[in-house]
Amino acid sequence: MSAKVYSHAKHDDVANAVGKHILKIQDESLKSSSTFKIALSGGSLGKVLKQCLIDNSTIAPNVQWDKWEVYFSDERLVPLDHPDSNYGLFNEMVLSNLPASTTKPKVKTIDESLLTGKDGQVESSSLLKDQEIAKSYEASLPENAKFDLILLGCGPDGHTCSLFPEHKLLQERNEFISSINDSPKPPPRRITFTFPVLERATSIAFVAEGAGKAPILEEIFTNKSSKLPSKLVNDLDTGVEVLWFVDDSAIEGINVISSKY
Ligand SMILES: O=C(O)[C@H](O)[C@@H](O)[C@H](O)[C@H](O)COP(=O)(O)O
Repeated sequence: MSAKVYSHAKHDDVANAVGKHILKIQDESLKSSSTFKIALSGGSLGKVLKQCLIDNSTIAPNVQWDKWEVYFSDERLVPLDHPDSNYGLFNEMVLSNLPASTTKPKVKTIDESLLTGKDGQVESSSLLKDQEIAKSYEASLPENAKFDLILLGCGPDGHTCSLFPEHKLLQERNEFISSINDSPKPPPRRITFTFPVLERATSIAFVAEGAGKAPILEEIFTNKSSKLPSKLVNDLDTGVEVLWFVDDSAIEGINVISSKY
């Protein structure tokens, strides 16, 4: 299945399109299930989510928060209130801005208690500890690790989740959640979805904006033999729908067919 690209000139229109897609998948999922299972990434996605799910007066009232189960496609192994935490970002941008009367979604975070030693201090990197955190997160995943929607970012090196170019985790087939302690992007200790989770999803949507993304998007969309992690997601042939929500500057000069959402 080939990836579809939706491009808009303005950031507001990109955020609006992302919001419309989230609602579409939410509504479709809730026809056959009592919960909507969504996974989020960090980075600039936090701002987009605030804009579409909180500030957008057409979309916000239609979000069925009480039926959402929120996971993170990757998470940094830091306390949940640390500035590097992807949960922390979602909490700051979205959860803390929900009206008090709203039933909060179920949010699956890393087990923070596994991060700290007996003295309550965050322990320095320990492979076994990180694997334990990954195992515990894996145990909290939906049945068969099946997500309705996974929202991803694409780093300037083509990484997505915490799956980095040429890293051995790209080949991981036995774990749904793996730990990584040599992330080239700080912080080094993280956990991440692996390809088996991405393959099982109903829909995957990348959000990538700004001229800074153009060189890597050019490689992803025009170099058929590229093995960049984001390109490998585009190449998935398991029936998962892969969409890209971009602004015009991110695909300027690139030979890729795009439309408005
Ligand atoms: O935890 C992380 O490192 C992020 O989840 C990461 O995978 C992010 O999605 C990309 O780096 C794109 O980030 P931007 O959207 O900020 O460019």
